[in-house]
Amino acid sequence: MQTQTTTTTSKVNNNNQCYRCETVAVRCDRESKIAVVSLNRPRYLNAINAQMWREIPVVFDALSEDEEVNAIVLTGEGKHFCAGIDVSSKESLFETLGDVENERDLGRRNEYLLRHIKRLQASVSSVERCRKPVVCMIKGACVGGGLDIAAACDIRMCDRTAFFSVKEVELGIVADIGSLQRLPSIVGQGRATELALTARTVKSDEAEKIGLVSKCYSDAEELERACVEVAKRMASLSPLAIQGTKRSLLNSRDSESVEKGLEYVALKNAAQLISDDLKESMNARFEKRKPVYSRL
Ligand SMILES: CC/C=C\C=C\CC(=O)SCCNC(=O)CCNC(=O)[C@H](O)C(C)(C)COP(=O)(O)OP(=O)(O)OC[C@H]1O[C@@H](n2cnc3c(N)ncnc32)[C@H](O)[C@@H]1OP(=O)(O)O
Repeated sequence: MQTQTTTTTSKVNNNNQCYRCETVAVRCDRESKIAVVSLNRPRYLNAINAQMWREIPVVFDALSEDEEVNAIVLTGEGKHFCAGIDVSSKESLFETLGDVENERDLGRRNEYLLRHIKRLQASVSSVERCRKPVVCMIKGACVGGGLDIAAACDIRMCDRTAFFSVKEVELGIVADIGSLQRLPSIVGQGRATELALTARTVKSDEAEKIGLVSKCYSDAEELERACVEVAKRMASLSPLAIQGTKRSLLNSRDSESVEKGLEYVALKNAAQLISDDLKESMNARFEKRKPVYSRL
């Protein structure tokens, strides 16, 4: 079912498509008990628009409860995994960042933004919260919000075309939907700091070397084969043991610290997300020039 403001999935069963959404496609292999979830806006390199933010948690919450699915492969339709938030226009960007214009005073704007950021965080966290293990299959761009999503998966694998960037500082904002909280336990605090403060691009071979992905494959076919194989292997094991292992690993990672970190950055961005720096970075992007920021 598709609507503009709310999203539900309806379970269908044609061509192995098991849930129907506009921006996220889901195919299920009932025999091997795996689902392949694809971010599905290839025309925009799977950039995340408002509809996709809403549909991601609907799909992952549904798969979390689906007794016929034991493991999930998450990928992007086309050549790229995900080019981050939709920056195709200022309107789409502000739709994602939250339209505070209707709020009458600063307090209400900030409170609105806080709730809005938490909704976006919850969308990404639905991947991590899902009771089934998720393998992220990455080709091409995995930047900004795309890397946030990849970091919320349990296992990441890529092919040689993949590249990664914690891009948010280039947009003049603090990454606030999970990269800063999840990457340190994946690549280490030092590397996460360097990547987040520079927004530099990491190519696939380096991604493998620093542990951002478990393995880099030579092409898309090999990558797909490997991801499906890993998902099938996990799907064939005890669902109870797999679910318990996933939760225990996340619990031992930091128990509450991702939650606390997300709370902190949501408060921080509710106060400073809408800034001249963000406007300037967007203006510069559309005017094809370097941004000029005023002093702190
Ligand atoms: C509260 C805040 C919550 C979340 C915040 C998240 C922050 C971020 O996600 S920051 C990152 C934002 N994303 C970007 O800055 C990436 C922009 N894109 C690129 O840099 C490049 O497209 C590329 C990923 C390096 C790939 O380059 P290339 O292979 O040369 O493709 P293009 O010709 O550039 O793109 C093809 C087509 O896709 C459109 N597109 C690309 N990225 C986006 C995007 N993020 N949003 C919307 N549309 C995108 C691009 O404009 C092209 O469209 P045309 O109409 O054909 O021009």
